[in-house]
Amino acid sequence: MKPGDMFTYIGSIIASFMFFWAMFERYFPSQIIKQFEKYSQRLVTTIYPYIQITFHEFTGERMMRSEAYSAIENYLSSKASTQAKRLKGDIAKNNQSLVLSMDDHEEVADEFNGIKLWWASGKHAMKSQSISFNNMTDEKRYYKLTFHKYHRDMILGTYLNYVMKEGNDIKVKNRQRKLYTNNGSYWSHVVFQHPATFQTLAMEPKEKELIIDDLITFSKSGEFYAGIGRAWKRGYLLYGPPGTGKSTMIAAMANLLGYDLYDLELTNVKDNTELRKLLIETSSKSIIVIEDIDCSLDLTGQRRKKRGKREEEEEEKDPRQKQQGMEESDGKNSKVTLSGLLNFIDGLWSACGGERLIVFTTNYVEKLDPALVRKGRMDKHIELSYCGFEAFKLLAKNYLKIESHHLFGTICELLKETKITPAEVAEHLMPKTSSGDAELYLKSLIQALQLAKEEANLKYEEVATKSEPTLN
Ligand SMILES: Nc1ncnc2c1ncn2[C@@H]1O[C@H](COP(=O)(O)OP(=O)(O)OP(=O)(O)O)[C@@H](O)[C@H]1O
Ligand SMILES: [Mg+2]
Repeated sequence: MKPGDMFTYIGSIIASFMFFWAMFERYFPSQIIKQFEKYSQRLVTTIYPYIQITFHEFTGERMMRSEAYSAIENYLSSKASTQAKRLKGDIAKNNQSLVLSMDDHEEVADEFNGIKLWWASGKHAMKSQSISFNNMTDEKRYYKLTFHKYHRDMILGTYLNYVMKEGNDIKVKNRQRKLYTNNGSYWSHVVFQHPATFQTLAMEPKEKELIIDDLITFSKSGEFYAGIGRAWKRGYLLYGPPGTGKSTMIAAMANLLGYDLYDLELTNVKDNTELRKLLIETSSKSIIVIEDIDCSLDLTGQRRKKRGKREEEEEEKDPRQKQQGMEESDGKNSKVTLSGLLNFIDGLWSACGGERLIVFTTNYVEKLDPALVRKGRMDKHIELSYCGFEAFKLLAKNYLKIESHHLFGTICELLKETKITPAEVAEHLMPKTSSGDAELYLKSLIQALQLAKEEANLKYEEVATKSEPTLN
Protein backbone atom coordinates (compact mmCIF):
# COMPACT_ATOMS: atom_id res chain seq x y z
CA MET A 1 0.00 0.00 0.00
CA LYS A 2 1.23 3.50 -0.91
CA PRO A 3 1.91 5.67 2.16
CA GLY A 4 -0.57 8.24 0.81
CA ASP A 5 -3.35 5.62 0.79
CA MET A 6 -2.29 4.49 4.22
CA PHE A 7 -2.70 8.08 5.43
CA THR A 8 -6.24 8.23 4.06
CA TYR A 9 -7.10 4.96 5.72
CA ILE A 10 -5.71 5.99 9.08
CA GLY A 11 -7.29 9.44 8.63
CA SER A 12 -10.76 7.96 8.29
CA ILE A 13 -10.24 5.89 11.43
CA ILE A 14 -9.07 8.97 13.29
CA ALA A 15 -12.05 11.00 12.01
CA SER A 16 -14.50 8.48 13.37
CA PHE A 17 -12.78 8.71 16.73
CA MET A 18 -13.06 12.49 16.74
CA PHE A 19 -16.60 12.42 17.84
CA PHE A 20 -15.90 10.04 20.71
CA TRP A 21 -12.85 12.09 21.59
CA ALA A 22 -14.90 15.23 22.10
CA MET A 23 -17.14 13.31 24.48
CA PHE A 24 -14.15 11.76 26.17
CA GLU A 25 -12.43 15.14 26.78
CA ARG A 26 -15.56 16.55 28.28
CA TYR A 27 -16.08 13.83 30.91
CA PHE A 28 -12.52 12.63 31.84
CA PRO A 29 -9.73 14.43 33.80
CA SER A 30 -6.73 15.84 31.85
CA GLN A 31 -4.26 13.31 33.39
CA ILE A 32 -6.09 10.43 31.80
CA ILE A 33 -6.40 12.31 28.50
CA LYS A 34 -2.57 12.87 28.34
CA GLN A 35 -1.90 9.18 28.95
CA PHE A 36 -4.39 8.29 26.27
CA GLU A 37 -2.68 10.65 23.77
CA LYS A 38 0.72 9.08 24.45
CA TYR A 39 -0.49 5.55 23.88
CA SER A 40 -2.53 6.37 20.82
CA GLN A 41 0.61 7.99 19.27
CA ARG A 42 2.55 4.77 19.94
CA LEU A 43 -0.23 2.73 18.45
CA VAL A 44 -0.21 4.74 15.22
CA THR A 45 3.61 4.38 14.97
CA THR A 46 3.29 0.61 15.39
CA ILE A 47 0.53 0.26 12.80
CA TYR A 48 2.14 2.67 10.30
CA PRO A 49 5.14 0.75 8.90
CA TYR A 50 6.85 3.67 7.15
CA ILE A 51 9.75 5.86 8.19
CA GLN A 52 9.94 9.50 7.23
CA ILE A 53 13.00 11.72 7.06
CA THR A 54 12.75 15.45 6.57
CA PHE A 55 15.50 17.50 4.96
CA HIS A 56 15.09 21.23 5.61
CA GLU A 57 16.36 23.85 3.18
CA PHE A 58 17.97 26.00 5.86
CA THR A 59 19.76 24.52 8.83
CA GLY A 60 21.92 25.49 11.78
CA GLU A 61 21.89 28.56 13.94
CA ARG A 62 22.87 30.80 11.07
CA MET A 63 20.25 29.24 8.83
CA MET A 64 22.69 28.32 6.06
CA ARG A 65 21.31 26.59 2.97
CA SER A 66 21.68 22.89 3.55
CA GLU A 67 23.97 21.03 1.14
CA ALA A 68 21.88 17.91 1.55
CA TYR A 69 18.77 19.84 0.49
CA SER A 70 20.40 21.20 -2.67
CA ALA A 71 21.87 17.79 -3.55
CA ILE A 72 18.37 16.25 -3.19
CA GLU A 73 16.90 19.08 -5.27
CA ASN A 74 19.37 18.28 -8.08
CA TYR A 75 18.86 14.54 -7.71
CA LEU A 76 15.09 14.89 -7.96
CA SER A 77 15.19 17.25 -10.95
CA SER A 78 15.26 14.41 -13.51
CA LYS A 79 12.51 12.47 -11.69
CA ALA A 80 10.42 15.62 -11.33
CA SER A 81 10.56 16.35 -15.06
CA THR A 82 9.01 12.95 -15.84
CA GLN A 83 6.65 12.51 -12.88
CA ALA A 84 5.59 15.78 -11.26
CA LYS A 85 2.60 17.71 -12.56
CA ARG A 86 3.80 21.05 -11.25
CA LEU A 87 7.41 22.04 -11.84
CA LYS A 88 9.61 25.04 -11.11
CA GLY A 89 12.05 26.24 -13.77
CA ASP A 90 15.23 28.25 -13.40
CA ILE A 91 18.33 29.04 -15.44
CA ALA A 92 21.41 27.10 -14.32
CA LYS A 93 24.51 28.94 -13.19
CA ASN A 94 26.21 28.21 -16.51
CA ASN A 95 23.50 30.37 -18.13
CA GLN A 96 23.01 27.74 -20.78
CA SER A 97 20.46 25.28 -19.57
CA LEU A 98 17.08 25.38 -17.90
CA VAL A 99 16.93 23.45 -14.65
CA LEU A 100 13.59 22.00 -13.58
CA SER A 101 12.68 21.00 -10.05
CA MET A 102 9.44 19.89 -8.42
CA ASP A 103 7.13 22.58 -7.12
CA ASP A 104 5.93 22.70 -3.50
CA HIS A 105 3.58 19.94 -2.34
CA GLU A 106 4.46 17.57 -5.16
CA GLU A 107 5.38 13.91 -4.80
CA VAL A 108 7.62 11.67 -6.92
CA ALA A 109 8.44 8.00 -6.57
CA ASP A 110 11.90 6.50 -6.76
CA GLU A 111 13.24 2.97 -6.89
CA PHE A 112 16.56 1.74 -5.56
CA ASN A 113 17.68 -1.91 -5.76
CA GLY A 114 14.04 -2.88 -6.18
CA ILE A 115 12.92 -0.85 -3.13
CA LYS A 116 10.21 1.76 -3.62
CA LEU A 117 10.50 5.15 -1.97
CA TRP A 118 8.62 8.42 -2.11
CA TRP A 119 9.89 11.96 -2.07
CA ALA A 120 7.54 14.84 -1.28
CA SER A 121 8.27 18.55 -1.30
CA GLY A 122 6.59 20.92 1.12
CA LYS A 123 6.85 24.24 2.88
CA HIS A 124 5.85 25.78 6.19
CA ALA A 125 5.11 29.42 6.64
CA MET A 126 7.51 30.72 9.30
CA LYS A 127 6.39 33.14 11.97
CA SER A 128 8.98 35.86 11.44
CA GLN A 129 10.51 37.24 14.66
CA SER A 130 12.08 40.22 12.95
CA ILE A 131 11.18 42.46 10.06
CA SER A 132 12.26 40.72 6.92
CA PHE A 133 13.16 42.44 3.66
CA ASN A 134 13.28 39.17 1.86
CA ASN A 135 10.01 37.33 1.35
CA MET A 136 11.81 34.04 0.77
CA THR A 137 12.93 33.78 4.38
CA ASP A 138 9.29 33.57 5.48
CA GLU A 139 8.94 30.16 3.91
CA LYS A 140 10.63 27.04 5.14
CA ARG A 141 10.95 24.44 2.43
CA TYR A 142 11.76 20.80 2.94
CA TYR A 143 11.88 17.41 1.25
CA LYS A 144 10.35 14.43 2.99
CA LEU A 145 11.51 10.91 2.20
CA THR A 146 9.17 8.02 3.04
CA PHE A 147 10.13 4.34 2.92
CA HIS A 148 9.23 1.05 4.58
CA LYS A 149 10.96 0.48 7.92
CA TYR A 150 12.07 -2.94 6.70
CA HIS A 151 14.67 -1.21 4.44
CA ARG A 152 15.94 1.16 7.07
CA ASP A 153 19.65 0.20 6.92
CA MET A 154 19.86 0.15 3.15
CA ILE A 155 18.14 3.55 2.75
CA LEU A 156 19.97 5.33 5.56
CA GLY A 157 23.31 4.05 4.30
CA THR A 158 23.68 3.19 0.66
CA TYR A 159 20.69 5.01 -0.83
CA LEU A 160 21.22 8.39 0.83
CA ASN A 161 24.93 8.32 -0.05
CA TYR A 162 23.95 7.56 -3.61
CA VAL A 163 21.47 10.47 -3.70
CA MET A 164 24.10 12.88 -2.34
CA LYS A 165 26.69 11.77 -4.88
CA GLU A 166 24.34 11.90 -7.86
CA GLY A 167 22.97 15.28 -6.75
CA ASN A 168 26.46 16.75 -6.38
CA ASP A 169 27.49 15.39 -9.79
CA ILE A 170 24.50 17.13 -11.39
CA LYS A 171 25.45 20.33 -9.58
CA VAL A 172 28.98 20.13 -10.99
CA LYS A 173 27.57 19.59 -14.50
CA ASN A 174 25.33 22.65 -14.21
CA ARG A 175 27.94 24.96 -12.73
CA GLN A 176 29.63 27.72 -14.67
CA ARG A 177 32.89 26.29 -15.91
CA LYS A 178 36.18 28.16 -16.11
CA LEU A 179 39.13 28.42 -18.42
CA TYR A 180 42.30 29.15 -16.48
CA THR A 181 45.50 30.49 -18.01
CA ASN A 182 48.79 31.04 -16.21
CA ASN A 183 50.50 34.36 -16.08
CA GLY A 184 53.79 33.55 -14.44
CA SER A 185 52.98 31.64 -11.31
CA TYR A 186 49.35 32.78 -11.08
CA TRP A 187 46.22 31.43 -12.64
CA SER A 188 43.63 33.85 -13.96
CA HIS A 189 40.32 32.69 -15.36
CA VAL A 190 37.45 33.53 -17.67
CA VAL A 191 34.13 31.75 -18.12
CA PHE A 192 34.60 28.73 -20.36
CA GLN A 193 31.97 28.66 -23.08
CA HIS A 194 33.27 26.74 -26.08
CA PRO A 195 30.61 25.30 -28.38
CA ALA A 196 32.68 22.27 -29.51
CA THR A 197 31.17 18.87 -28.79
CA PHE A 198 31.98 15.34 -29.89
CA GLN A 199 28.90 15.49 -32.12
CA THR A 200 30.45 18.31 -34.14
CA LEU A 201 33.97 16.89 -34.14
CA ALA A 202 34.77 15.35 -37.50
CA MET A 203 36.66 12.07 -37.24
CA GLU A 204 36.17 8.35 -37.75
CA PRO A 205 32.95 7.48 -35.86
CA LYS A 206 34.30 4.27 -34.32
CA GLU A 207 37.40 5.97 -33.00
CA LYS A 208 35.28 8.79 -31.65
CA GLU A 209 33.05 6.28 -29.81
CA LEU A 210 36.12 4.68 -28.21
CA ILE A 211 37.39 8.04 -26.97
CA ILE A 212 33.98 9.01 -25.53
CA ASP A 213 33.75 5.61 -23.79
CA ASP A 214 37.22 6.01 -22.37
CA LEU A 215 36.44 9.47 -20.98
CA ILE A 216 33.13 8.44 -19.43
CA THR A 217 34.64 5.31 -17.90
CA PHE A 218 37.41 7.44 -16.40
CA SER A 219 34.97 9.95 -14.91
CA LYS A 220 33.04 7.14 -13.21
CA SER A 221 36.04 5.22 -11.90
CA GLY A 222 36.84 7.08 -8.68
CA GLU A 223 36.28 4.00 -6.53
CA PHE A 224 38.26 1.80 -8.90
CA TYR A 225 41.31 4.08 -8.78
CA ALA A 226 41.06 4.27 -4.98
CA GLY A 227 40.79 0.47 -4.83
CA ILE A 228 43.98 -0.14 -6.81
CA GLY A 229 45.85 2.64 -5.00
CA ARG A 230 46.42 4.88 -7.99
CA ALA A 231 45.86 8.60 -8.39
CA TRP A 232 42.59 9.30 -10.22
CA LYS A 233 44.11 10.86 -13.32
CA ARG A 234 44.60 10.00 -16.96
CA GLY A 235 47.04 11.28 -19.54
CA TYR A 236 46.21 11.85 -23.19
CA LEU A 237 48.59 12.72 -25.97
CA LEU A 238 46.88 14.25 -28.99
CA TYR A 239 49.03 14.45 -32.06
CA GLY A 240 48.58 15.33 -35.70
CA PRO A 241 49.15 18.10 -38.24
CA PRO A 242 47.88 21.65 -37.60
CA GLY A 243 44.15 22.07 -38.15
CA THR A 244 43.11 18.48 -37.50
CA GLY A 245 41.08 19.29 -34.38
CA LYS A 246 43.36 18.75 -31.37
CA SER A 247 42.33 21.92 -29.55
CA THR A 248 38.73 21.38 -30.64
CA MET A 249 38.80 17.90 -29.12
CA ILE A 250 40.05 19.24 -25.78
CA ALA A 251 37.11 21.67 -25.66
CA ALA A 252 34.76 18.80 -26.54
CA MET A 253 36.27 16.70 -23.71
CA ALA A 254 35.69 19.52 -21.20
CA ASN A 255 32.11 19.91 -22.41
CA LEU A 256 31.42 16.19 -22.28
CA LEU A 257 32.64 15.76 -18.70
CA GLY A 258 31.75 19.21 -17.39
CA TYR A 259 35.37 19.85 -16.33
CA ASP A 260 37.28 23.11 -15.96
CA LEU A 261 40.23 23.74 -18.26
CA TYR A 262 43.73 24.77 -17.18
CA ASP A 263 45.68 25.91 -20.23
CA LEU A 264 49.27 25.73 -18.98
CA GLU A 265 51.75 27.84 -20.96
CA LEU A 266 55.06 26.29 -19.96
CA THR A 267 57.15 29.04 -21.49
CA ASN A 268 55.65 31.41 -18.91
CA VAL A 269 56.73 29.19 -16.03
CA LYS A 270 60.07 30.16 -14.51
CA ASP A 271 61.17 26.84 -13.05
CA ASN A 272 60.07 23.51 -11.60
CA THR A 273 59.10 25.07 -8.28
CA GLU A 274 56.75 27.47 -10.01
CA LEU A 275 55.36 24.58 -12.06
CA ARG A 276 54.62 22.61 -8.89
CA LYS A 277 52.92 25.60 -7.28
CA LEU A 278 50.67 26.08 -10.31
CA LEU A 279 49.73 22.44 -10.47
CA ILE A 280 48.92 22.12 -6.80
CA GLU A 281 46.47 24.98 -7.25
CA THR A 282 44.46 23.18 -9.91
CA SER A 283 41.13 21.80 -8.76
CA SER A 284 39.68 18.35 -9.31
CA LYS A 285 37.31 17.72 -12.23
CA SER A 286 39.62 19.53 -14.56
CA ILE A 287 41.72 19.09 -17.68
CA ILE A 288 45.29 20.37 -17.57
CA VAL A 289 46.40 21.16 -21.09
CA ILE A 290 49.90 21.73 -22.41
CA GLU A 291 49.62 22.61 -26.08
CA ASP A 292 52.49 22.11 -28.51
CA ILE A 293 54.60 20.35 -25.93
CA ASP A 294 57.46 20.10 -28.44
CA CYS A 295 57.70 23.90 -28.64
CA SER A 296 57.28 24.50 -24.91
CA LEU A 297 60.29 22.63 -23.69
CA ASP A 298 63.53 21.14 -24.88
CA LEU A 299 61.97 17.72 -24.95
CA THR A 300 62.75 16.55 -28.43
CA GLY A 301 65.78 14.53 -29.39
CA GLN A 302 65.94 16.55 -32.62
CA ARG A 303 66.18 19.83 -30.80
CA ARG A 304 69.03 18.60 -28.71
CA LYS A 305 70.87 17.62 -31.87
CA LYS A 306 70.08 20.97 -33.43
CA ARG A 307 72.06 22.82 -30.78
CA GLY A 308 75.24 24.14 -32.36
CA LYS A 309 78.51 22.30 -32.29
CA ARG A 310 80.20 25.25 -30.61
CA GLU A 311 77.72 25.12 -27.77
CA GLU A 312 78.48 21.45 -27.24
CA GLU A 313 82.22 22.06 -27.23
CA GLU A 314 81.78 24.78 -24.64
CA GLU A 315 79.60 22.50 -22.58
CA GLU A 316 82.32 19.87 -22.58
CA LYS A 317 84.71 22.43 -21.10
CA ASP A 318 82.21 23.46 -18.41
CA PRO A 319 79.67 20.77 -17.36
CA ARG A 320 77.60 23.29 -15.37
CA GLN A 321 76.85 25.02 -18.64
CA LYS A 322 75.61 21.71 -20.04
CA GLN A 323 73.18 21.28 -17.19
CA GLN A 324 71.84 24.77 -17.84
CA GLY A 325 71.61 24.09 -21.57
CA MET A 326 69.54 20.97 -20.94
CA GLU A 327 67.15 22.87 -18.75
CA GLU A 328 66.62 25.88 -20.93
CA SER A 329 64.44 25.64 -23.96
CA ASP A 330 65.49 27.13 -27.28
CA GLY A 331 65.89 30.80 -26.64
CA LYS A 332 63.24 30.83 -23.89
CA ASN A 333 63.78 31.69 -20.27
CA SER A 334 61.84 28.78 -18.79
CA LYS A 335 63.94 26.45 -16.68
CA VAL A 336 61.25 23.81 -16.44
CA THR A 337 62.94 20.49 -17.11
CA LEU A 338 61.77 17.22 -18.53
CA SER A 339 62.21 15.58 -15.13
CA GLY A 340 60.15 18.40 -13.58
CA LEU A 341 57.42 17.69 -16.04
CA LEU A 342 57.56 13.94 -15.46
CA ASN A 343 57.26 14.54 -11.74
CA PHE A 344 54.17 16.52 -12.58
CA ILE A 345 52.68 13.56 -14.39
CA ASP A 346 53.70 10.83 -11.95
CA GLY A 347 54.41 12.69 -8.75
CA LEU A 348 52.69 12.76 -5.42
CA TRP A 349 50.93 16.06 -6.03
CA SER A 350 48.87 14.48 -8.80
CA ALA A 351 46.95 12.47 -6.21
CA CYS A 352 45.65 15.67 -4.56
CA GLY A 353 42.02 16.23 -5.36
CA GLY A 354 41.84 13.60 -8.08
CA GLU A 355 39.76 13.41 -11.22
CA ARG A 356 42.13 15.18 -13.54
CA LEU A 357 42.96 14.69 -17.17
CA ILE A 358 46.36 15.76 -18.43
CA VAL A 359 46.43 16.46 -22.14
CA PHE A 360 49.50 17.20 -24.26
CA THR A 361 49.28 18.17 -27.89
CA THR A 362 51.96 18.13 -30.53
CA ASN A 363 52.36 18.30 -34.29
CA TYR A 364 55.48 16.14 -34.15
CA VAL A 365 55.00 13.07 -31.98
CA GLU A 366 58.08 11.38 -33.43
CA LYS A 367 60.30 14.14 -32.08
CA LEU A 368 59.19 13.82 -28.45
CA ASP A 369 61.46 12.31 -25.86
CA PRO A 370 60.56 8.61 -25.47
CA ALA A 371 60.40 9.07 -21.69
CA LEU A 372 57.47 11.42 -22.15
CA VAL A 373 55.43 9.31 -24.51
CA ARG A 374 56.08 5.86 -23.12
CA LYS A 375 52.97 3.86 -22.26
CA GLY A 376 51.81 4.22 -18.71
CA ARG A 377 52.85 7.84 -18.60
CA MET A 378 50.48 9.04 -21.26
CA ASP A 379 47.67 6.50 -21.01
CA LYS A 380 46.17 7.15 -24.40
CA HIS A 381 47.71 8.33 -27.66
CA ILE A 382 45.20 9.78 -30.09
CA GLU A 383 46.12 10.62 -33.64
CA LEU A 384 44.09 13.33 -35.32
CA SER A 385 44.67 13.08 -38.98
CA TYR A 386 43.71 14.43 -42.39
CA CYS A 387 40.08 14.52 -43.39
CA GLY A 388 38.57 11.20 -44.47
CA PHE A 389 35.19 10.73 -46.13
CA GLU A 390 33.33 10.00 -42.87
CA ALA A 391 34.75 13.15 -41.30
CA PHE A 392 33.82 15.13 -44.43
CA LYS A 393 30.22 13.85 -44.28
CA LEU A 394 29.90 15.08 -40.71
CA LEU A 395 31.27 18.50 -41.65
CA ALA A 396 28.85 18.69 -44.63
CA LYS A 397 25.99 17.77 -42.30
CA ASN A 398 27.00 20.40 -39.74
CA TYR A 399 27.93 23.20 -42.12
CA LEU A 400 25.60 22.67 -45.10
CA LYS A 401 22.84 20.60 -43.46
CA ILE A 402 23.08 17.92 -46.15
CA GLU A 403 23.62 14.20 -45.73
CA SER A 404 24.05 13.26 -49.40
CA HIS A 405 24.77 14.97 -52.71
CA HIS A 406 25.69 13.82 -56.20
CA LEU A 407 29.16 15.43 -55.74
CA PHE A 408 29.93 13.31 -52.67
CA GLY A 409 31.31 10.47 -54.85
CA THR A 410 33.90 12.76 -56.50
CA ILE A 411 34.88 14.19 -53.11
CA CYS A 412 35.24 10.69 -51.64
CA GLU A 413 37.68 9.71 -54.41
CA LEU A 414 39.69 12.93 -54.12
CA LEU A 415 39.94 12.61 -50.32
CA LYS A 416 41.57 9.21 -50.77
CA GLU A 417 44.31 10.77 -52.89
CA THR A 418 44.96 14.05 -51.07
CA LYS A 419 45.88 15.27 -47.64
CA ILE A 420 43.59 18.02 -46.53
CA THR A 421 42.85 18.95 -42.92
CA PRO A 422 39.32 19.17 -41.48
CA ALA A 423 40.06 22.86 -40.83
CA GLU A 424 40.60 23.46 -44.58
CA VAL A 425 37.50 21.47 -45.52
CA ALA A 426 35.49 23.45 -42.97
CA GLU A 427 36.81 26.69 -44.49
CA HIS A 428 35.36 25.73 -47.90
CA LEU A 429 32.03 24.65 -46.46
CA MET A 430 31.55 27.75 -44.35
CA PRO A 431 28.53 29.63 -45.79
CA LYS A 432 29.69 32.91 -47.30
CA THR A 433 26.34 34.39 -48.26
CA SER A 434 22.91 34.02 -46.71
CA SER A 435 21.53 32.37 -49.87
CA GLY A 436 24.58 30.11 -50.34
CA ASP A 437 23.97 27.00 -52.40
CA ALA A 438 25.51 23.74 -51.08
CA GLU A 439 26.66 22.81 -54.59
CA LEU A 440 28.71 26.01 -54.82
CA TYR A 441 30.64 25.19 -51.65
CA LEU A 442 31.15 21.55 -52.62
CA LYS A 443 32.55 22.65 -56.00
CA SER A 444 34.94 25.04 -54.28
CA LEU A 445 36.11 22.14 -52.11
CA ILE A 446 36.58 19.91 -55.17
CA GLN A 447 38.74 22.61 -56.80
CA ALA A 448 40.89 22.85 -53.67
CA LEU A 449 41.23 19.06 -53.55
CA GLN A 450 42.26 18.90 -57.23
CA LEU A 451 44.83 21.63 -56.67
CA ALA A 452 46.22 19.84 -53.62
CA LYS A 453 46.41 16.63 -55.65
CA GLU A 454 48.33 18.33 -58.47
CA GLU A 455 50.74 19.95 -56.02
CA ALA A 456 51.36 16.62 -54.33
CA ASN A 457 52.07 14.98 -57.72
CA LEU A 458 54.50 17.76 -58.67
CA LYS A 459 56.36 17.39 -55.35
CA TYR A 460 56.53 13.64 -55.81
CA GLU A 461 58.00 14.06 -59.32
CA GLU A 462 60.56 16.59 -58.04
CA VAL A 463 61.72 14.24 -55.33
CA ALA A 464 61.86 11.35 -57.79
CA THR A 465 64.07 13.29 -60.27
CA LYS A 466 66.38 14.47 -57.46
CA SER A 467 66.92 10.98 -56.18
CA GLU A 468 67.58 9.50 -59.66
CA PRO A 469 71.24 8.47 -59.97
CA THR A 470 73.23 10.73 -62.38
CA LEU A 471 75.34 8.98 -64.97
CA ASN A 472 78.61 10.85 -65.40
N1 LIG B 1 38.12 17.30 -36.68
C1 LIG B 1 37.50 18.49 -36.78
N2 LIG B 1 36.16 18.55 -36.67
C2 LIG B 1 35.53 19.73 -36.75
N3 LIG B 1 36.15 20.89 -36.93
C3 LIG B 1 37.47 20.89 -37.04
C4 LIG B 1 38.22 19.69 -36.95
N4 LIG B 1 39.52 19.98 -37.09
C5 LIG B 1 39.58 21.29 -37.24
N5 LIG B 1 38.38 21.85 -37.22
C6 LIG B 1 38.08 23.29 -37.36
O1 LIG B 1 39.30 23.94 -37.64
C7 LIG B 1 39.64 24.89 -36.66
C8 LIG B 1 41.06 24.65 -36.19
O2 LIG B 1 41.13 23.43 -35.50
P1 LIG B 1 42.00 23.17 -34.17
O3 LIG B 1 42.42 24.47 -33.61
O4 LIG B 1 41.25 22.27 -33.29
O5 LIG B 1 43.24 22.44 -34.79
P2 LIG B 1 44.56 21.92 -34.05
O6 LIG B 1 44.73 20.49 -34.43
O7 LIG B 1 44.50 22.24 -32.62
O8 LIG B 1 45.69 22.75 -34.78
P3 LIG B 1 47.13 23.19 -34.21
O9 LIG B 1 48.01 22.00 -34.28
O10 LIG B 1 47.55 24.26 -35.15
O11 LIG B 1 46.93 23.69 -32.83
C9 LIG B 1 38.65 24.76 -35.56
O12 LIG B 1 38.14 26.00 -35.21
C10 LIG B 1 37.54 23.88 -36.08
O13 LIG B 1 36.44 24.66 -36.42
MG1 LIG C 1 45.59 23.54 -31.40
